[in-house]
Amino acid sequence: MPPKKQVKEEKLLLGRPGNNLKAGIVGLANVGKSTLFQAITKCNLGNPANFPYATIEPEEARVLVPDQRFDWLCDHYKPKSKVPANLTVYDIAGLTRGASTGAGLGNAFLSHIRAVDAIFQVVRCFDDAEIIHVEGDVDPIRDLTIINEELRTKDIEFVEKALESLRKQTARGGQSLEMKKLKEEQATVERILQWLQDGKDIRSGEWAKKEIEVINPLQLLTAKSVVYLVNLSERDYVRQKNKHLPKVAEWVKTNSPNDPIIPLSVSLEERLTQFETEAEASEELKKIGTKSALPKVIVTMRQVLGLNSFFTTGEDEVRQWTIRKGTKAPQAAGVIHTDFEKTFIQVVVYNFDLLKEFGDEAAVKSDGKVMTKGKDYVVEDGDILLIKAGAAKA
Ligand SMILES: Nc1ncnc2c1ncn2[C@@H]1O[C@H](COP(=O)(O)OP(=O)(O)OP(=O)(O)O)[C@@H](O)[C@H]1O
Repeated sequence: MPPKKQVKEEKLLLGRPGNNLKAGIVGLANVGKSTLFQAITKCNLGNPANFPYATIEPEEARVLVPDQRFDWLCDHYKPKSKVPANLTVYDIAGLTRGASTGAGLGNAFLSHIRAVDAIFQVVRCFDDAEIIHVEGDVDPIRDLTIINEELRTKDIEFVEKALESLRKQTARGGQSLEMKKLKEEQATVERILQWLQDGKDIRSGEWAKKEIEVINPLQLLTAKSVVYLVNLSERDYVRQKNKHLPKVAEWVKTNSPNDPIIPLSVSLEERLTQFETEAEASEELKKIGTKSALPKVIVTMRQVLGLNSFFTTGEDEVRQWTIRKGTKAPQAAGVIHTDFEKTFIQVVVYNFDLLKEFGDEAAVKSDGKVMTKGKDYVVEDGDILLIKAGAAKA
């Protein structure tokens, strides 16, 4: 039976709850993951080695999120301190065919993926005879299929184990409420297993709230959002043309239609970090007639993770905060300070768009657009908040 249509107003998201979400860079060995990680984090700790498995332990970095609204606010308030939003990115070791059965770094690799909330999947589309391809030649569709199958195989194994344990429990029989719940859970897990065995990823299904409640604790690999990063040579990136690119786009459309694809050139991004100043890098981009793909890479990841921003502003500090879509005011306040969630009284709020339109806060206020809201207020992307909270209990 196919999964039920999700109810429109359903707010439950696939994945872990919370606001501190992480993205991991995943792909076969030698496709450009470490170089991308270094370019993203702009920390050039030596050249990445040109051999598979240069990355043994996952590396973590906090990446600044580019946002024109934040820049505007900083220009407007000229604060002493500017704190932009960030995204945590992990560099994960290269996956090999057979990882799900323990080949290469096998299970260690897969457990690193389990620990992240979303995946940047790097697909090699650059031809360079000097750089060894673990599978022998450049064939992105084969690579995409390998990774997909490894992740799905691991999910199947995991779901089968969960099902086995549920079957043992329901075999005891009985009519209790707890047993009824277990049986329902078992039926959902059976549907999940069938979905995976049909060759489909969990994130491509439309699941009802009750099903998502069963899916989320399983932390399945194919439930995680994916942004495909198609790694081109610098030349192909500049001309936005590559013989593999249409096939990759077609594959993604067929296999996971909602996942974004971003073409980029990891070697160009890496080269840009070598310039001493941002102005020099911009000059280079102008000369070759292109833009860096990295801002789009980060912003897209925030979108697929279902993250929103709110701001706190003033002459002392302008700060961009990160929350999950659908977060209510007290929980947003809790991101600023855990005590604020418990002692929340109300929030004074107006959206950045209004501030920009009216020019300053006083004008927004005199037009009656500044609202005072209570604990049921759902914070919108771009809201500027002033939290009113009571004193924390000692
Ligand atoms: N677009 C590109 N064009 C040409 N060379 C590239 C491109 N992207 C990456 N490379 C080169 O490919 C080599 C492998 O890259 P990198 O070490 O980042 O791969 P990796 O996926 O992290 O590998 P591993 O999983 O083994 O750690 C490096 O020499 C890098 O400079």
